[in-house]
Amino acid sequence: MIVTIDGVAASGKSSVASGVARALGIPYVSSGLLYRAATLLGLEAGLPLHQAAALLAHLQGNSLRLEPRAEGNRVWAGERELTLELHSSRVDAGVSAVAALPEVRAWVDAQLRALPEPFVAEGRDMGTTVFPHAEAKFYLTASPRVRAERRAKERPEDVPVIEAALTERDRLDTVQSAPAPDAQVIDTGPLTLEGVIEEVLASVRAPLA
Ligand SMILES: Nc1ncnc2c1ncn2[C@@H]1O[C@H](COP(=O)(O)OP(=O)(O)OP(=O)(O)O)[C@@H](O)[C@H]1O
Ligand SMILES: Nc1ccn([C@@H]2O[C@H](COP(=O)(O)O)[C@@H](O)[C@H]2O)c(=O)n1
Repeated sequence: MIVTIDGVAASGKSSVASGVARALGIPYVSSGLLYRAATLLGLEAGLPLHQAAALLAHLQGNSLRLEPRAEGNRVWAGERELTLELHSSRVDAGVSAVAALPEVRAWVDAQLRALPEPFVAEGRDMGTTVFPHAEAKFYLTASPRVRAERRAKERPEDVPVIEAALTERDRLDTVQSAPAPDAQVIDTGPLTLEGVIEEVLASVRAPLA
């Protein structure tokens, strides 16, 4: 079984995916972490982020690997763990350029499709491109202000600065961020995190009842 959870930046995808995965007793898979790790390694190596061939060779040379777990995904470059370095504002600012490269997208998609089922996959194009045959699909939204207020609890920047960065990332990610036609769209704005998780679980479990 594959459940996909897509949505705009900071809409709650990874928190919801983790909660749903824990309730179902399966891992979740954060596709965004692979794009973030590719960006971090590219920045550290001083590579121009639009040069796909050099970036891909660097990723492969560093044995980049995602470890999916229900409590939180981890990302490794060989023996070095990158996980805690992937949510900086610097990575946020560069990641959409890396994610726009078709060669990098194909590399990420291949990593994801090689993972053993079952899992919950979260990102932008999980329900459309990567796992179009998923059993259940969801798409999370919320206003930019609500998302920025939530994210401000995790970042040093002020709400307006965070809101501007989120809105810009949404714009740059537009191409790969359309909801699947068969996805259930959830506006998380008026809901608690637990409320969103319950709504997803109710839909996932309905066909099994
Ligand atoms: N329904 C909700 N109510 C309140 N807070 C929420 C809700 N959903 C998520 N949050 C909080 O919003 C923040 C962003 O959530 P999360 O990191 O899961 O989003 P994301 O979509 O995975 O982000 P990104 O796209 O940047 O990876 C977190 O602090 C999370 O706890
Ligand atoms: N399926 C995906 C997932 C992510 N991206 C790109 O990665 C960035 C970071 O993702 P988060 O989920 O951690 O926000 C995101 O802004 C996209 O540029 C993607 O293209 N496709």
